[in-house]
Amino acid sequence: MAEPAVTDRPAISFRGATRRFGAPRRTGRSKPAVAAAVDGVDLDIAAGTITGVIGYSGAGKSTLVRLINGLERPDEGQVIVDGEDISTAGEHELRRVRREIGMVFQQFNLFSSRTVARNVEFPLRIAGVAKEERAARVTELLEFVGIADKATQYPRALSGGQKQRVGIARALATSPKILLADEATSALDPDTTSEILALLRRVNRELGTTIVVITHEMDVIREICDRVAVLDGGRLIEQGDVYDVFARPQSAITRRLVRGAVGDVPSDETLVRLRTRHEGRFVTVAIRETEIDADTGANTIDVADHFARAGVKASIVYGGIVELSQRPFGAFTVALQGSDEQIDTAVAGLRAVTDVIEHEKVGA
Ligand SMILES: Nc1ncnc2c1ncn2[C@@H]1O[C@H](COP(=O)(O)OP(=O)(O)OP(=O)(O)O)[C@@H](O)[C@H]1O
Repeated sequence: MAEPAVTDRPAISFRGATRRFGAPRRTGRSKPAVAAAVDGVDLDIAAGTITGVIGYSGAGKSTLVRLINGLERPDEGQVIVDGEDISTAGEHELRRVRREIGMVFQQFNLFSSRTVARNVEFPLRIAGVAKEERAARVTELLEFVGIADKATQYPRALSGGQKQRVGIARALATSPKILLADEATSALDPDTTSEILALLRRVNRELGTTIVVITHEMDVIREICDRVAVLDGGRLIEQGDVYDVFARPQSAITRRLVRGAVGDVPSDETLVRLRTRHEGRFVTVAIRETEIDADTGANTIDVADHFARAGVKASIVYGGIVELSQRPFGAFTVALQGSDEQIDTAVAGLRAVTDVIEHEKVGA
């Protein structure tokens, strides 16, 4: 399949983009007091990346997507897609931009009365591609997404994951530069979700497609995204590399989302329960790839060694480590037994290399 060109120019740029509902558009009058669904968003989405847009329900994610494909236009600011300013583009230019955008939906949106092959062929017909070429392209696409054997089946005979593979094949039919996946895995079970996310990553890696993933699940961001943008109340409250945002969330909302995805720091209720079963001082140690580790190639912190050298007995009571952007990420909580001085020494040593949360002292 042809690879769309990867350039330095952002595939998508939001410049102070605002969309209000019920507001008159660009009248030049003073702004009406209507809450904005998307509010002054500045965001660059680099070509060839997978960017996740995350936020709770009503945060403005769908409106953001609709601004990208021109179904909505900004009331203020600009949205530039593939070099075209959506805020001022005419119908002809909008059609050109939309040809460069594929969409994947939560509910798949397949034609139930058409076979898998016909579903995938549909955008090629609309684009006026000749019959033989269409047939060859459909075969190629179905093989790429791993359902070549389902070509003559109808959607009702497929599982959710297979339906989404058809949805992805259809979205890729005309080789768009950009793929928008709006809650594409929200209707799927965890295993199927992982398979579909792996397929999206392959689309990005092998075809060079810029992918924007809209989700309310931080797990989705963790599994495939390079970059993440956090929306709340229409505002972009945080953006950056996935690892950095997970490791140093700046806002309470992002911290909540991260905690949901990693589950590494015990809640207050969990701590109370843990204390009924374990004695000593509780600390939670963050496991991150530190700069020192990156230099040496080692990517873990020798936590056990810090406790052993200080003569502290450490029992792991809670936590989890996952891989994030191919780097270790997580935290674990230990119940520490030893003198206050020994424990303080061990904690100070660890603090020099990573983040440590000291939960309030008990039993010491
Ligand atoms: N066509 C519309 N008319 C009026 N208000 C709208 C319209 N579309 C969205 N809104 C409002 O804009 C805000 C953002 O909605 P949006 O659907 O973009 O959020 P979301 O993050 O996609 O939410 P969800 O995850 O529930 O789909 C909400 O308060 C919503 O009610």
